[in-house]
Amino acid sequence: MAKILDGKAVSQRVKNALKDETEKFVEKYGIKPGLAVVIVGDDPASRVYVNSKKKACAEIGYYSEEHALPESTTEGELLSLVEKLNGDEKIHGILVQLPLPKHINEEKIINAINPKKDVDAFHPVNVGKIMIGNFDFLPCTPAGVMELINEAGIDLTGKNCVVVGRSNIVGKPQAMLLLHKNATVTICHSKTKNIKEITKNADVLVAAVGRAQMFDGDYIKDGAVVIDVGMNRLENKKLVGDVDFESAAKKASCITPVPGGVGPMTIAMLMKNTLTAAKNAVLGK
Ligand SMILES: NC(=O)C1=CN([C@@H]2O[C@H](COP(=O)(O)OP(=O)(O)OC[C@H]3O[C@@H](n4cnc5c(N)ncnc54)[C@H](OP(=O)(O)O)[C@@H]3O)[C@@H](O)[C@H]2O)C=CC1
Ligand SMILES: Nc1nc(=O)c2c([nH]1)NC[C@@H]1CN(c3ccc(C(=O)N[C@@H](CCC(=O)O)C(=O)O)cc3)C=[N+]21
Repeated sequence: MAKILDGKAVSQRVKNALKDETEKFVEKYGIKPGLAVVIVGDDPASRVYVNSKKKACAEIGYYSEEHALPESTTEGELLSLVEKLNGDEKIHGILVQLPLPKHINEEKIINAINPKKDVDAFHPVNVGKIMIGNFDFLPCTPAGVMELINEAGIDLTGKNCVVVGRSNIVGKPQAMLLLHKNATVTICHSKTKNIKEITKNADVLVAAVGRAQMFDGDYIKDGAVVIDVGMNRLENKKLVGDVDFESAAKKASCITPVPGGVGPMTIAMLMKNTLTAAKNAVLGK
């Protein structure tokens, strides 16, 4: 049976360490790291994430603000809020929850966030820095995955890593971070032919597709490390990943559960980025 990579436990350790660091920061500079979370509309799933971000801020000792705007908010109104937060000294990190309503251009909003406050690392300046390998922030979900792999003591050098999914927020940056660790990386997507043949050769599989339980044991190589980024709500309200945990766990050496795997790590990495942003701000970086 596979070893379970416990994202809840690892994220708690990360948050505990951040709490200690934050106490020192507050003592030295007399200010708290501050995070603003902006949410437009009332998608219940988004609400859950926003609430857990708020809770994590309180736990670690950050200042946090929530801006919950109605679905009818215009692009101009959202841009004005982002501008206001860019200029607000109490705020070191800005997170605009995605997806945004269809009438708002996401790219425009992301581009408006001051890159120094872009704790999601979605701004083109930060995306470019990640590509080069010299960055302030790592995108939270891929960084959380790397932290879990690292905690498990897995060396990625020369390993065949397969990422399924190529979104700007998960798949693409994930592939880049694996590459930085000297893995041989394959990216699959909806136009990829014979996905199973590719994933069956993966020493490390990262599933980030958004298809409930797509990857069963047949997709997994014996002894593989299986990382499940997917978050899918079934009709019975149960939350499942992109991996069919029961059957994949029979083949894998290590596997992340959903819930309790990558999700909590995403929040922990957001918290880490917020402290980094606050430190850079006080140092005038
Ligand atoms: N744990 C966490 O913290 C987070 C979890 N998530 C979850 O991760 C999943 C992916 O999120 P995100 O990247 O934003 O999703 P997107 O919908 O933006 O991207 C999905 C990707 O999967 C590919 N894809 C879709 N169907 C298939 C298929 N049948 N075979 C192969 N590839 C396929 C798409 O290909 P193409 O490009 O060709 O369309 C696309 O690249 C979702 O379940 C989401 O809820 C997301 C963010 C954070
Ligand atoms: N600007 C922006 N940044 C994001 O990072 C971002 C976003 N928009 N939009 C939505 C996705 C999704 N996401 C998750 C974060 C935590 C959990 C998480 O903590 N999940 C818990 C379960 C939560 C539940 O029960 O629903 C777990 O896996 O254990 C999940 C998903 C961040 N995202």
